[in-house]
Amino acid sequence: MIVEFDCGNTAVKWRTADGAQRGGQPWAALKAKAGFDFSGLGLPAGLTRARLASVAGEARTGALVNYLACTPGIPVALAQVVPGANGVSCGYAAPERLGIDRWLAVQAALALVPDARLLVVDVGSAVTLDVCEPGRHLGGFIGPGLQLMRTALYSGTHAVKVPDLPGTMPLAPGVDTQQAVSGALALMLSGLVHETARRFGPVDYYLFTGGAGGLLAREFTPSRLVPDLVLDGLALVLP
Ligand SMILES: Nc1ncnc2c1ncn2[C@@H]1O[C@H](COP(=O)(O)OP(=O)(O)O)[C@@H](O)[C@H]1O
Ligand SMILES: CC(C)(COP(=O)(O)O)[C@@H](O)C(=O)NCCC(=O)O
Ligand SMILES: [K+]
Repeated sequence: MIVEFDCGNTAVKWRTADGAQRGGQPWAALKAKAGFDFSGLGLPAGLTRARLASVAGEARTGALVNYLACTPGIPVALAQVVPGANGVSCGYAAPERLGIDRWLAVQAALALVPDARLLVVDVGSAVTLDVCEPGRHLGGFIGPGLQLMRTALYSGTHAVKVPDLPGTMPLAPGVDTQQAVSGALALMLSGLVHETARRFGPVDYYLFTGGAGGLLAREFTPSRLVPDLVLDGLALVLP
């Protein structure tokens, strides 16, 4: 049984390749005193190998790879950006600098919605937008995600310290600080997607993924929310 991992800056997400079992934990929840405790991931028995994509940095990625190599004792294949793979060119001048999560989401998106100009939006720790068309990734944008924007206000102001992230788009101007911040964060993300499409479209189809992808998906048509888009790309680059 193959296990697939998407390691972001906030959380580790995993599933078995057949999609039957899945889980995830924030890195913060896996950090024990002496290092990482990956037993908290709740991986099933009977794993034979792993496919892994990580933008979480060498220390965290290396710790997970070591754990997999030692505890279930399985080989781990690490996904990398390979321009031209599956007939898809990479927009970056230095493709190895493009986040592997973005590359995998683009691969999966192009396979899911062929023959269209796509805008792939991943709303995680950061929000990333990637413009692509059949056979071609053109490039994109990176901004702070909801939690990063909230904490920027929290740490940079005296009186704008709110606990919650937006769950929906605002229906009216905010009438307290929490509503005012939540509404703005949602509008900033939505505005970024709209403005990217306006300037760099036309966009035939929007694909959303990431922890807060659901916030935006309903705002754009035609669109689809695909929570596993990064994991879906793994099998395409690491068969
Ligand atoms: N229930 C939620 N409501 C709003 N935003 C959320 C929620 N859960 C997660 N998020 C956002 O999604 C981010 C985590 O999403 P994820 O795609 O797992 O990130 P990463 O891939 O960077 O680890 C959080 O930082 C937060 O901004
Ligand atoms: C932009 C990202 C931090 C997004 O990661 P995430 O929000 O999923 O944790 C990641 O794709 C990354 O580290 N990219 C490398 C820089 C780049 O893509 O240009
Ligand atoms: K992201």
